[in-house]
Amino acid sequence: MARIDYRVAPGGRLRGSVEVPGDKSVSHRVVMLGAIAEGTTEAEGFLEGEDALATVAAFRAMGVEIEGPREGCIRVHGVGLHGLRPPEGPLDLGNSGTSMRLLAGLLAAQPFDTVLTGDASLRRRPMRRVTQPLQLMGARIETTPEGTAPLVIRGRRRLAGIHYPMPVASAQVKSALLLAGLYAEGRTCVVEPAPTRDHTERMLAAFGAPVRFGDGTACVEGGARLRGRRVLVPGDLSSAAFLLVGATIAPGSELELRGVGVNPTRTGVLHILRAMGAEIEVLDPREAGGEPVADLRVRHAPLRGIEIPPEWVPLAIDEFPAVFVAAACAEGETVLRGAAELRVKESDRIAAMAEALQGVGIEARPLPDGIVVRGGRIRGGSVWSHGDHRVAMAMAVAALRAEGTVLVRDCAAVATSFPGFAELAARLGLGIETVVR
Ligand SMILES: O=C(O)C1=C[C@@H](OP(=O)(O)O)[C@@H](O)[C@H](O)C1
Ligand SMILES: C=C(OP(=O)(O)O)C(=O)O
Repeated sequence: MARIDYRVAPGGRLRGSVEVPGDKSVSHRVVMLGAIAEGTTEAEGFLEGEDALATVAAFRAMGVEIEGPREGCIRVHGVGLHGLRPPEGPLDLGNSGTSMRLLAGLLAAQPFDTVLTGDASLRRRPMRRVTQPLQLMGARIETTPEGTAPLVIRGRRRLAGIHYPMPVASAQVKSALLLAGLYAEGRTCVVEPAPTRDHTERMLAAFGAPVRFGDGTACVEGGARLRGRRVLVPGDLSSAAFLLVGATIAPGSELELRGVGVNPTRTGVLHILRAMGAEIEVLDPREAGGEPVADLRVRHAPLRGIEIPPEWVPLAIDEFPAVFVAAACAEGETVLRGAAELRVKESDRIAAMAEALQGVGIEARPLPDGIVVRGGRIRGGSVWSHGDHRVAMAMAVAALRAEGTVLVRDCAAVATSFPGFAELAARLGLGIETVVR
């Protein structure tokens, strides 16, 4: 992979009206459910980022015909619950935790073995959270002694439904078990310690599966058939978050982001930013493909530090790098606790963001399960993203309030979730330049 840095000039403002790329979580699920459905699934607004493309490649390797994606359109020719074919080699899922964890569930009951692997970051991430409950259902999955990938999934197993109270609030674990549950005898129920994104449940229902959810427990019956359909993928609120924060912190900014997903299991970032003083309007709320969507209007506003309520943490889990930048521009201290999950994402996002913020002159004190950020002057400087797309984009928008140039090193992974980020942000007014090393 080419090494890419961002060199971002200090100051500026964000103005304009744009769409952000398609939702990554929904895009993965379009391919997965489309592949095991009967008939064709057609989606618009599909994310052409590396993570979703890794899922596409995995299903192609298992014999599924997939046309596109081209300009956001993708057509998946479903093979039915039992139509996947053994891949010829390991499935390489790159940087994508969602691909690996959901596929572990989906592949646990296939009549063939599979090996799931990924890049160095993905091979460091904990996988027992899915392999252990899947084993309770009857699956056989081997991890490394550390509980990491490569995963060796032994097929030809009969699975039985379980009732599983999840120890961590994870949509990936929940989704893996529901997908395995499609193949299991009886009912599979997953109890959430706190609400997490419910895209799998919504899409299963739209595809005709007998699923029940919405009261803290998600259940699916085994053996149901899925029917392919048309899906409109909303814009990704997790990508929009960088622009929302950028416009909020930079005086003179005013942005409209059209067609962004505002599923209530994802909108923690809106609650947090508004509680800090941000001016974000949710306009023309509507539904697209079973998901709530709206246009977001945001303008510059002064921010104050807050204690982030713990119940908002799973609803904003991917947005914290951006939220920490907002905190760096706020009056006073912002305190986050109850977010130890951030330590096991593409990077340790608590350590990586604390280091990056300190690198530009901000006081940021990591806690075992969170961080304390004191708002202050952003000096500028050279920081390392740790190869994490969200750390890279967060630090790029921080330059809007910096006194000197911000160099963000190692930004190639931005292509996993937000292809074209630098070009779009530049068009809106960020002084960002991509440097290929
Ligand atoms: O289900 C999903 O699509 C996702 C769930 C979240 O992970 P966890 O389930 O590990 O919280 C999130 O961080 C990830 O980006 C996408
Ligand atoms: C955590 C993320 O993704 P994944 O778990 O799919 O790698 C993310 O996109 O922030």
